[in-house]
Amino acid sequence: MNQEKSHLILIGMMGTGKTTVGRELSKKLKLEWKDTDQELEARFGCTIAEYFARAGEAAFRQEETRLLKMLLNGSPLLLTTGGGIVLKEENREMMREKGVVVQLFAEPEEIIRRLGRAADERPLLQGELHTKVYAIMKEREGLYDFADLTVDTTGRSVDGVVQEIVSFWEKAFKRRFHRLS
Ligand SMILES: Nc1ncnc2c1ncn2[C@@H]1O[C@H](COP(=O)(O)OP(=O)(O)O)[C@@H](O)[C@H]1O
Ligand SMILES: O=C(O)C1=C[C@@H](OP(=O)(O)O)[C@@H](O)[C@H](O)C1
Ligand SMILES: [Mg+2]
Repeated sequence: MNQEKSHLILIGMMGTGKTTVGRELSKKLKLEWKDTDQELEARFGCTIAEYFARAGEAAFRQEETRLLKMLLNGSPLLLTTGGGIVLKEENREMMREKGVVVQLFAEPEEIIRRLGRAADERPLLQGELHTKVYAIMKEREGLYDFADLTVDTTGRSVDGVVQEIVSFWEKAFKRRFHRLS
């Protein structure tokens, strides 16, 4: 493994559990946790939904890329991202180069069930949730597939997903350690 790959990065469609898994994972790993949406909300001084309404998606994507670049050039992180971060080739390249990337996946019906209550917080899911989830998943087909590991979270507990990622990260770490020693 490349020495530069110092971050553990979670990507995946909205509702696959990146933020929730990240919070639990950070308790098990000796890595500082940051979530791009939480960082952006602190910078914007408002929620992601309010920022979309005020400045639009293009401005949000610009800020998201700027933040990603800054975070990946800093000290090692557990980084959970917003689902649309893979839309830009530039972002995908940066993540591939600078981190071990884990994709969380869930079947669309499970995402719809999970996001039923929280869809309001996601500006791209306004309107008919079912139609939007299927359309966005189709638009993004293949864009998450550069990940080093994909975890299907459908029907699984948060703890189970966390455990699988811990094992994978520890193995990746051991391989790197052996290569350096
Ligand atoms: N493995 C899981 N099983 C059931 N519900 C989950 C799981 N992971 C996350 N959730 C729930 O799904 C919703 C969305 O999770 P969240 O972490 O915000 O996803 P993301 O950051 O990928 O959009 C939350 O209500 C969360 O509690
Ligand atoms: O998929 C997307 O385009 C988005 C996902 C959201 O994050 P989560 O994936 O954490 O829900 C948030 O960044 C924004 O609403 C846009
Ligand atoms: Mg999130």
